Amino acid sequence: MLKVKNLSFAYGAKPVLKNLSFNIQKGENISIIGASGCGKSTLLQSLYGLHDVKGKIFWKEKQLLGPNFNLVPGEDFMKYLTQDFDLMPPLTVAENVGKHLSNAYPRKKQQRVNELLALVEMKELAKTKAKFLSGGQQQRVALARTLANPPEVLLLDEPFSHIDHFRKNKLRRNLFSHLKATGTTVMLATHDSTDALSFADKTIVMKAGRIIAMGSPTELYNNPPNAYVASLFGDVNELPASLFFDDQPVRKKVILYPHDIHLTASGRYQGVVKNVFFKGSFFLTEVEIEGTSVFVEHPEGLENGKSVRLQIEQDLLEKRLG
Ligand SMILES: Nc1ncnc2c1ncn2[C@@H]1O[C@H](COP(=O)(O)OP(=O)(O)OP(=O)(O)O)[C@@H](O)[C@H]1O
Repeated sequence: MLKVKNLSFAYGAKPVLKNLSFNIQKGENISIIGASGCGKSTLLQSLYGLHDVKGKIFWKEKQLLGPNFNLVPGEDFMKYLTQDFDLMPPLTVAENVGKHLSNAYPRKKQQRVNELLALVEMKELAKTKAKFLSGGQQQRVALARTLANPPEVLLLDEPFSHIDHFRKNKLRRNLFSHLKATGTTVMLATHDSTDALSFADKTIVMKAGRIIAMGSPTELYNNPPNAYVASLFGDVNELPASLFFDDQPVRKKVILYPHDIHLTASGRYQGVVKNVFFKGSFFLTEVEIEGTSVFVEHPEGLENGKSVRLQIEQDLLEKRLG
């Protein structure tokens, strides 16, 4: 188990991690989400031992210590994939991936390199020098190299940030099922809600150096504690409760996703279409009700200025009342 207790860290006088505590079970996939600058990368770096932190970090029974205690940061059982890929430009893709593998059994080494290149779909470029690769290709090679000697704990900082959408979806399905099958504990800092929703066992939500929520993706998505958390998963409405409840003040809010709201002829709330954005499988439709913009998913593109009626389930309104 990875245990983090009262972890704090400051860059000089600037506090960046503020008293974080959490436990992670072996083999869990944890995503860390939060606005840019909230401290996700600094948390991964601290776990890897790159900072001298306040507080304690344990993996199983072993306390993990920072650079004041370890001349060479990092632990054998842990790998950290940073946002710089750190490949050797004159070496080929295969040489980069196999760089830290033993040369004692060349055939075994070759086999392992092939396996990893297949996982990240880079077999065709095995003999290409790293200096000729695109950003996304470099990122896939760096990912494969990180897995060459399988770590017990894998820290990934935005591992798919340079990879196109089509390839990214397949790559993360392959990668995360490989990591589950090998029982690897994963902590992944990400801005991509799919990493958190579809692949994480738990999600840690950070804001300004603190953990403000932690839970399963379904818990957090269905019961977001506030609009900040909900907004990390996609578009969200934070609406004055007074729009829906006679006895609630304006300062109270209701959090609703656009798909929670339906445009139907018998809807309870009257509004006017202000803007329509095509999203592929639906139209994100901005409707104004009593001077407030509400974003709604609708299957058809409506004209601006059209009068519409909105329907929202009463139970949901009560559940999402902040
Ligand atoms: N080497 C550094 N020296 C001083 N301040 C730093 C350093 N690295 C990061 N910071 C600051 O620490 C804070 C947290 O940065 P960090 O990179 O951990 O955030 P993040 O959540 O990973 O951001 P992003 O999502 O943009 O990658 C930011 O305010 C950043 O400006």
